[in-house]
Amino acid sequence: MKLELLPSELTAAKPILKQINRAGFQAYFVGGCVRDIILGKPIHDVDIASSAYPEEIKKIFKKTVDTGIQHGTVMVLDHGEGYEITTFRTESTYTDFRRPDQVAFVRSLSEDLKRRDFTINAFALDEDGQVIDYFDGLTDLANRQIRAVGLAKERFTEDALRMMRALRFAAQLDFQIEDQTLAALVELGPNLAKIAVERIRVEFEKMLQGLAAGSALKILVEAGLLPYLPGETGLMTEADVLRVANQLERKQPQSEQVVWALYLGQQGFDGPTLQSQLRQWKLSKEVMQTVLAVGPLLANVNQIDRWAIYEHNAYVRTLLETLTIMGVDQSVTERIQKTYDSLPIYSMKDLALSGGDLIAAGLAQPGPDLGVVLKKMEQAVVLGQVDNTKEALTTLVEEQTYGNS
Ligand SMILES: Nc1ccn([C@@H]2O[C@H](COP(=O)(O)OP(=O)(O)OP(=O)(O)O)[C@@H](O)[C@H]2O)c(=O)n1
Repeated sequence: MKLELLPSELTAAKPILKQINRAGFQAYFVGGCVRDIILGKPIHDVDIASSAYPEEIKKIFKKTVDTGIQHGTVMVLDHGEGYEITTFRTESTYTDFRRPDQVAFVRSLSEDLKRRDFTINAFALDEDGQVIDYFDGLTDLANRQIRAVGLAKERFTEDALRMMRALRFAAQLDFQIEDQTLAALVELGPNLAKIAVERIRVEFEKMLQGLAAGSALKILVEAGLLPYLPGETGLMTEADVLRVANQLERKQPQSEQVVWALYLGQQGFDGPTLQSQLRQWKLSKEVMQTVLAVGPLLANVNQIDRWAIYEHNAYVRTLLETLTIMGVDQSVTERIQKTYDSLPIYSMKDLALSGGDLIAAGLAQPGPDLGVVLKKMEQAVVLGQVDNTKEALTTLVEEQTYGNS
């Protein structure tokens, strides 16, 4: 297969390949970028592989940076862009199920491609746009399937994370997982427990955000992988996960907040349990805060009253999107949206009478009492018991002070 039209990122990088070729070495675009170009998808990063050793690359180009020289990667700087060039290599000995123990540089492209995870990730593209496809990746793309290069068991034993990658690509591309590859995944699933949580999370999250997230999640459950995911074993039941899978089936990709709210937030865990689950997945502070805020509401839709909407108004978008995917009645989401739109204030700072005003008017003293007065004003305004004006709030506080004395 020859690609006539290359995206601008690759056209810009072609002179790099040419220069390496002119110096007497081979150089190709490899990895995800070739897969994505063939699929007509936007590419994230340009990976180049070469028969030249790192020292040889450094002799060819004026400006280079040793970004990962022990793994054979050198960055070449060209017209303000950085291009990572990695020497062809084999990663024969793996000890910890994730990191290649030894990297052996080789001069042969096929040696480099055959150590890669899936056929659709094992293409090379030369400077003329010719696709090199030693493992029938094009047929697998046409058949919409994820198939390991060579023996799936070997690929997954070398690197257990590849099992999560298989599910992630299946979800993103809406592909099936080929039978032998799936069988290896079922057999070697327990090795996932040895993989760093962060790496699993990255793949799992991309999977949940994929177009076919629902189907991939079902495969994960059917393959028996659930016990080997981060989080406390047994807390998330297969039924919980399958519910999420059904909700996500055939939905457009969602934000990371929404997928985690769906996955962990709606399960009805109490606060500390939810927090512990989120921590075990090592989620970002932002995602944790969002899921902790919306989770209890998702788990009990009847709790979502005017005050709850006010208190969580920073998260209302995620709340509404998640409820929609959960399939709650449209009248519920409409009511939340209407209530949110009609809120007179969105934080205490929006009150027409500030703490400073209260002190200046002699209506409160600095200290804890001031907080109590402000809270009362906030509640009265949010619940529509008083207008958010200086006059109305002054009257309210005066009445309360008078009533209390
Ligand atoms: N565990 C892994 C990770 C990566 N690779 C190889 O390294 C390439 C680059 O990996 P990476 O950048 O992680 O993923 P991409 O396939 O590029 O996909 P994406 O950019 O969508 O993450 C892959 O295509 C694959 O050939 C592999 O064989 N095994």
